[in-house]
Amino acid sequence: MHSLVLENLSYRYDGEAVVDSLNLTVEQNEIVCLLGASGCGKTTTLKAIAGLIEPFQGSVSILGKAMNGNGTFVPPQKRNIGMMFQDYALFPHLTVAQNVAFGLTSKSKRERQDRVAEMLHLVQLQDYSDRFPHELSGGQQQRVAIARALAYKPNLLLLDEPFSNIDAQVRFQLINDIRRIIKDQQVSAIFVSHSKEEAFAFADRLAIMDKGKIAQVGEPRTLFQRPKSKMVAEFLGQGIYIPAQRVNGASVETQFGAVKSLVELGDLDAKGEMYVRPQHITLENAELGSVKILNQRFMGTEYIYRVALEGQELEIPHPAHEPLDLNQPISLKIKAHAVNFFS
Ligand SMILES: Nc1ncnc2c1ncn2[C@@H]1O[C@H](COP(=O)(O)OP(=O)(O)OP(=O)(O)O)[C@@H](O)[C@H]1O
Repeated sequence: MHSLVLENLSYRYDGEAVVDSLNLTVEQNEIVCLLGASGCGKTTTLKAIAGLIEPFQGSVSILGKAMNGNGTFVPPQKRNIGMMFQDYALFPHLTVAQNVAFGLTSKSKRERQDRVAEMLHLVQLQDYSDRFPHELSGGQQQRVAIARALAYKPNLLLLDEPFSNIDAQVRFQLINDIRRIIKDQQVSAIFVSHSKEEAFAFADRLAIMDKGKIAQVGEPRTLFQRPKSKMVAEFLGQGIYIPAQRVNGASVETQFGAVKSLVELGDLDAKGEMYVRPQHITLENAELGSVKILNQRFMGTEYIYRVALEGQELEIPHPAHEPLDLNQPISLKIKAHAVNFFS
């Protein structure tokens, strides 16, 4: 049975569709990230799943049970959903242990104490149970929030930008920790983010959203290697478009020579363009080179060269121990990679 199914989900604000016939399935024990630019409808989708708003059209089902439609609407407190938001929303006047115990009202005192101890052990805060939220770091507060959200064994966990207030240096450690905790508890989760780096590190699958719809769903590597649209390719990382001709299923011809593709290019139109990312480009001094370098930046282990190509600009990293001679012509090569070709 699926953990969550969204079918034709639609929601409007002031007559304008902000979630538009959206379909998505989350499997049990799976973490799916709704990833997209600001305003594309991620939080609104999350609110519809939680039951904080009623969909204008379409349905939400959790573990096979319809949450709305045919005159029914299951309220948020009856959906058995855990929630975690960017501002932690811990109760400031309650201790860590009291915060974690908050949703466990139906349990006996002994059961509550045991579950709180278990959860604090899981998030490695067993020595902090009597502290108040203001006596904790941001990462510790977020671990209390996850312990509280998981304490009553929800069917589904919703996380809205939970890492955006966390210092960049500890963010990825916390992402790893919380992913481990969610997997350990065998809970399904929907995670909302606009950061692809966070999504890559945290989620099993990504659902890329654009203007209220899902543009593409898949594992991070698949989306990166086989984006179905330019929007998805561009969202997943900086690059430039270069005119290209498909020679066969395994290579394209460009003004910079033939480029081998590590993924099958399929039955596409012969002429089109390829989206090339900086890490697939190498620059070198060569007699017939014609690449224009706009500026360079020394970064310690590498130089970043800003180049102008086909009316676009791109920053390309290059090893610092073999700097280019900018007074000599410079040429560009494209390495074999999973080519993103668009007809
Ligand atoms: N209460 C509201 N009234 C009117 N419009 C709203 C309301 N809440 C959100 N919107 C609009 O709906 C659209 C989608 O908002 P939503 O918060 O779902 O986007 P998001 O993808 O989560 O964005 P962000 O990453 O910035 O949080 C936006 O254009 C937003 O301005």
